[in-house]
Amino acid sequence: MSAREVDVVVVGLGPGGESAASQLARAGLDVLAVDRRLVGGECPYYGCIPSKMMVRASDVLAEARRVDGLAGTASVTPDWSAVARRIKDEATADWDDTIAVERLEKAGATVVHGEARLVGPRQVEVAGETWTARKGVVLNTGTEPAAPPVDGLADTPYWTNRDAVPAEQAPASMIVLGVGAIGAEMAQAFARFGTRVTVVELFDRILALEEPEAGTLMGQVFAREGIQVLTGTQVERVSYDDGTFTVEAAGQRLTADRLLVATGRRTNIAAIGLETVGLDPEQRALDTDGRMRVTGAEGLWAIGDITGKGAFTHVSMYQAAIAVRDILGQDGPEAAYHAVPRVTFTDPEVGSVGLTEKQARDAGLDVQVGTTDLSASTRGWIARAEGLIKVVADADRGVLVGATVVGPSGGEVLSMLATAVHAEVPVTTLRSMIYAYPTFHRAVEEALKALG
Ligand SMILES: Cc1cc2nc3c(=O)[nH]c(=O)nc-3n(C[C@H](O)[C@H](O)[C@H](O)COP(=O)(O)OP(=O)(O)OC[C@H]3O[C@@H](n4cnc5c(N)ncnc54)[C@H](O)[C@@H]3O)c2cc1C
Ligand SMILES: NC(=O)c1ccc[n+]([C@@H]2O[C@H](COP(=O)([O-])OP(=O)(O)OC[C@H]3O[C@@H](n4cnc5c(N)ncnc54)[C@H](O)[C@@H]3O)[C@@H](O)[C@H]2O)c1
Repeated sequence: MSAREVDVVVVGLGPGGESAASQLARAGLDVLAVDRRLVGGECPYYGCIPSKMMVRASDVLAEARRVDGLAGTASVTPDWSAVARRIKDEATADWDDTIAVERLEKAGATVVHGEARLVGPRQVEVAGETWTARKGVVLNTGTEPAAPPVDGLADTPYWTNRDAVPAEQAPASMIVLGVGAIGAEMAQAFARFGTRVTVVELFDRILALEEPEAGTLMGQVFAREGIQVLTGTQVERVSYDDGTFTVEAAGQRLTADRLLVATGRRTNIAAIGLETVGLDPEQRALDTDGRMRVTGAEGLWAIGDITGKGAFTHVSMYQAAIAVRDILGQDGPEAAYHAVPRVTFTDPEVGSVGLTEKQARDAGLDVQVGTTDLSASTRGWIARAEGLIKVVADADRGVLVGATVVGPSGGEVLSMLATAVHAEVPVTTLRSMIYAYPTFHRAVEEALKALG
């Protein structure tokens, strides 16, 4: 075993790790960048990008089906092979990371494919070699799909996002277990391509992390689109026989050709050698300070899903920029998470930022909320759109601490509310703005008027 030295080792090349390795190498540092799978991580190959290609295609179908009654008639024949082809050719290059590797090498980094492990402070072992990192190690090892401990489930060929994304056909029927962001986006996309979908959620509504109004509305939308929605439902047993899954839940026996498990993720930190740098390998997420340094270890930064600050690509990239600045000795604002935006790309989209009403109340704030029905706005009525805007204010400080937009392009409408929460714009200032007529975002003014 030989020993080699670089300035920085980046372990795991999700969106944040890839970006950090590239920025550090371009700044002239000697960087070793390691991934055991594909450079770029979950987002481009099995996550954000291919799933949004599914969503985009299914939205086009839904829009075509809206021609009737608004613009004449249209007949639509869904064909999943167009989606599968786009994902294979355009999104993932057939799950090949050659271009990403070359991009990183061109930036000046050394790229190694292999399982990396910490073997001591500033020391990483990969592919039989030990590397010493003069400045330190950046961890960005991300997450894997997590399956619940349901009787029989592990013995079945259930799908996770990693199987659904490369699917060449839309199955005739599918049960989706867990309706967070992954379950909701995929359930609606497949259903719009003709798959008979049943969703089973443990919590008493879908999109449980969002405002109750958002989950309730999306449950109604799903039901209207023909998706069977079972909430507050505990799955007792799963079996698979002759191409059919059987899910036993709350006295019912559900059957389908496919079972998609979308019940959350687990972090990849148990086996990366945390104990060799004095950290507990059993922890679920790594505690980091405002500069992304891991608490309790020298020369160690963590970014992305493993920090537990929001499992989103934009959080991973945001943290990467902060870690890079710190490693390069540059000044800049520390990490702050009071205005993390998140968008579930269902139709209507569910965009939110900051605290929900419950989180704000639990935090002991003097809470005011304002809600408005988007379909009652001029643009909503014209578009025959449904949705809502809800704002959550801290009355003591006179600022918004959270907001939710459900509606067409809800994630885009959210942007002004994300600015308001991030910059703590006084509610009085937001109320004195001019909102263009007739836009969806004009409904923000109504939600602000309703604050009380
Ligand atoms: C279906 C789906 C849809 C999503 N849609 C969105 C979306 O629309 N918007 C959004 O913001 N987020 C979305 N996400 C979440 C997003 O994909 C992640 O938050 C994002 O990938 C950031 O993750 P990360 O940077 O922590 O690392 P990851 O992307 O998880 O990558 C971690 C990398 O580390 C590597 N690795 C792990 N252990 C080791 C080791 N020991 N040695 C070497 N390499 C290792 C892995 O191979 C992997 O490549 C989605 C996720 C899924 C599953
Ligand atoms: N648009 C986006 O930004 C986007 C899209 C997809 C995923 N993601 C990220 O990926 C992460 C993982 O997504 P996810 O949807 O897998 O997780 P999630 O944590 O968002 O949702 C999991 C859901 O499964 C439910 N559940 C758990 N155990 C269950 C059981 N035994 N039976 C039925 N339901 C059960 C939970 O109550 C929860 O509603 C998210 O945290 C999100 O940040 C983001």
